[in-house]
Amino acid sequence: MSHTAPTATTAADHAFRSRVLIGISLTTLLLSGLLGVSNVGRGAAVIYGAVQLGYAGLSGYVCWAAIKQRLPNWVVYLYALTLTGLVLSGTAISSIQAYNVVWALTLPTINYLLFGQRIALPLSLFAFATTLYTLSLKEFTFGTPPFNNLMLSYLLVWGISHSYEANRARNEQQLRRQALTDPLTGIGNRLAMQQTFAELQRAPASAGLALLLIDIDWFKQVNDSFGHEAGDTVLKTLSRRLTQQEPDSALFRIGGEEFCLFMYSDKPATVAARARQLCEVIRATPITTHTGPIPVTISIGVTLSPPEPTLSMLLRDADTQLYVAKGAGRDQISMLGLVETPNSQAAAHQGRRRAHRDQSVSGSSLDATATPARKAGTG
Ligand SMILES: Nc1nc2c(ncn2[C@@H]2O[C@H](COP(=O)(O)OP(=O)(O)OP(=O)(O)O)[C@@H](O)[C@H]2O)c(=O)[nH]1
Repeated sequence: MSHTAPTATTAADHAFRSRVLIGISLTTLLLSGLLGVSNVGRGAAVIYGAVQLGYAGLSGYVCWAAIKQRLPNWVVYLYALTLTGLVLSGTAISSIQAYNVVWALTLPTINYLLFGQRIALPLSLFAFATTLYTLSLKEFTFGTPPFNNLMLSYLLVWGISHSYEANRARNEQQLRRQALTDPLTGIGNRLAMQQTFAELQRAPASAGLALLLIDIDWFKQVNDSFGHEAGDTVLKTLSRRLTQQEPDSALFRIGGEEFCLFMYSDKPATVAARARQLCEVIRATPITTHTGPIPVTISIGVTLSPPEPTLSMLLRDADTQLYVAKGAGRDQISMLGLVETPNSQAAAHQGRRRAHRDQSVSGSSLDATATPARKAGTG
């Protein structure tokens, strides 16, 4: 598991490019194959025809490997660069009247579809410059109408491809953000949590993960007593405070008043201490709303990730612990499998006493028991 929460953009973008690649490679397989057979069959440009047949073979491999999702990145670059080479060499070896150079017009579009702006821009510039150079060798002089028309149409196709891809990428980012964000609090939603977890599992560097299920206590009463708008303010402020308190963790709102926090640690005592701290931070300051300050507490169910976790397994375990914390009186954490050391108990005890003089610590073990941070019935 990695320490930072990754975004899901990379995987989605990769899937999009893969689908595009399958379509393009299938097309170049057919066209290159047809042209190769024709050139070899007519005996007109046998070597070039053989190269085209070779490119049809490469296209077939790329298509197959993309479908099987076993395509190394370098093969995609090889495929695009070979196409550029094929187009340019076709222009170089044939008579200018054959107009092989018009194939160069396809290159910017293919580059942008396959690679996006960052890579397609230099590739298209390279194709543009080398096409100009190849034409100059054939005395296709600058300023003549055919030269101007060709170059201007290349620039037009390039400009359109760039603009289209830039807007497509922006749109995709915006839609992705909307799909993954909880509109009320601005933090990630359940889908974002699922995608983050999937990315974490794919990440090679691994560290421990603790999953905290955080639920506001007696939230229905907040709504009933202070109104839905005040309830919304509580949700927003609470998510902001949790994020501020745990800036390196990933927080998601996964239900009405339920949040999930990915804490990147596998040390039970650390996780428990930080979870308790969250309870204390939320309890310490009532949330300001238009109806006045509202005291709020939270209950937290904590689970530490086993070696091969699934998200549903972690959520189920954390939910069981949350249930324990709620049942034990709320405003506390519950975590399976943690036996607290005398030191951590003492520290926790002192912390609670500072915040609430009337508090007492119960339980020498967190083994399926809750550690109250405050007496029941608060909020
Ligand atoms: N204001 C507001 N309320 C919401 C939103 N989503 C869910 N709720 C409310 O959250 C409340 C959840 O109440 P319950 O599930 O009964 O839980 P609770 O009152 O917090 O009780 P415990 O969890 O047992 O402590 C319901 O009243 C929902 O209407 C929201 O987006 N805004």
